[in-house]
Amino acid sequence: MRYLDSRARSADHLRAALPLMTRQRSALHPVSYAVWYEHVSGRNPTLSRELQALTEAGEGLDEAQTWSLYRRHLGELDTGGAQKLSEGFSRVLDTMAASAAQAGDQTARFDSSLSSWVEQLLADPPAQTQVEVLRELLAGTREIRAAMRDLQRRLDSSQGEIGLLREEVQRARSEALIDALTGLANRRAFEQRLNECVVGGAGAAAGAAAEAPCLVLGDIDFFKKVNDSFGHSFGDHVLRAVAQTLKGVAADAALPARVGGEEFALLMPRAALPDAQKLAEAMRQSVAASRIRRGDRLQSIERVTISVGVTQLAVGESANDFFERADRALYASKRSGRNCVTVLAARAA
Ligand SMILES: Nc1nc2c(ncn2[C@@H]2O[C@H](COP(=O)(O)OP(=O)(O)OP(=O)(O)O)[C@@H](O)[C@H]2O)c(=O)[nH]1
Repeated sequence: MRYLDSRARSADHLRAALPLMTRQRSALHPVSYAVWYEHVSGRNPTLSRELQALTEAGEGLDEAQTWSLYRRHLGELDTGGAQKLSEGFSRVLDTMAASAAQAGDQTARFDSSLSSWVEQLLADPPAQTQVEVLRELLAGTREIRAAMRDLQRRLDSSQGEIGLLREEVQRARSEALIDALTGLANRRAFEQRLNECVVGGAGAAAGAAAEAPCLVLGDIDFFKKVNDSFGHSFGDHVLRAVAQTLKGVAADAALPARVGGEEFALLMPRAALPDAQKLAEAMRQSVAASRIRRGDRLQSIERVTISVGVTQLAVGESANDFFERADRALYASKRSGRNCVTVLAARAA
């Protein structure tokens, strides 16, 4: 087990890591946490040196760099381990919140006891011989009460800080399933959903009219040319625009996901193959009809098109075989000249 830090120390690392991650615009997910945690813990100087070199130019640490650091320096910690680390952070936050709340309650109780003692003394003056002692006691009490108010203020602000950290961890959890560039489900979320669909649809009847999970895969045509001609950031803009189009086409019928660089999927949990083909055709046409503008220029670029493959889950088939057939259908569309849809039924595969 690699992470044996005490809760107090983990909390310190967490406090140090999150603001750095936010400043470097790092995606908040378990792998990214693991890299930054390792860095702030100071136990991996080689990783820290590389990370500092990468972020020196102020460009932030992108996803590919994060994964590369993770693979090369933390390879033995699998994503399950990283997930546990992120869950551990959550537990640390819970403990910190509970301790701060308890300390706050105790402080408030002691403060109110002091107040009532002072009031009693003032209401019922003691014998002359004790007056000097009591004056000193009262002066000391005032100091203690001021210190307690200060402590209470600091506890309140720690509670606020803990609340913010907790929100960040929550956000990290949901971002682990969302593609940062397009806002669609990412490959991980897609694979989870695909496996659920395959398990749920395992007993589905075969045949074109029967309903079973269907998969539509689309890949932007000649995307390298878009990047080469107009730059990588315009390429990103195109990916976001295609993702928006897919969201509109999918509506409630399918889960839209980004499953690769310029590869997208629409996963239909239950559909007849001809209906999936219709959705695929709608997706192809919508992308081909869209016009993507460059910055403030009014002219649109060459139109963007996608090649599409469609298939339906066969009885007893694995998620892997299902996905691979959709991929074969997609590449048949590429071979047929692109900007078209190919349907590959399980029987014909
Ligand atoms: N801008 C941008 N480009 C990306 C991203 N991910 C992958 N790419 C680029 O996508 C391009 C894919 O190129 P290829 O696989 O050669 O395919 P293609 O040019 O689309 O050609 P066909 O698929 O055969 O039609 C490569 O240039 C990658 O660098 C990304 O997140 N942003």
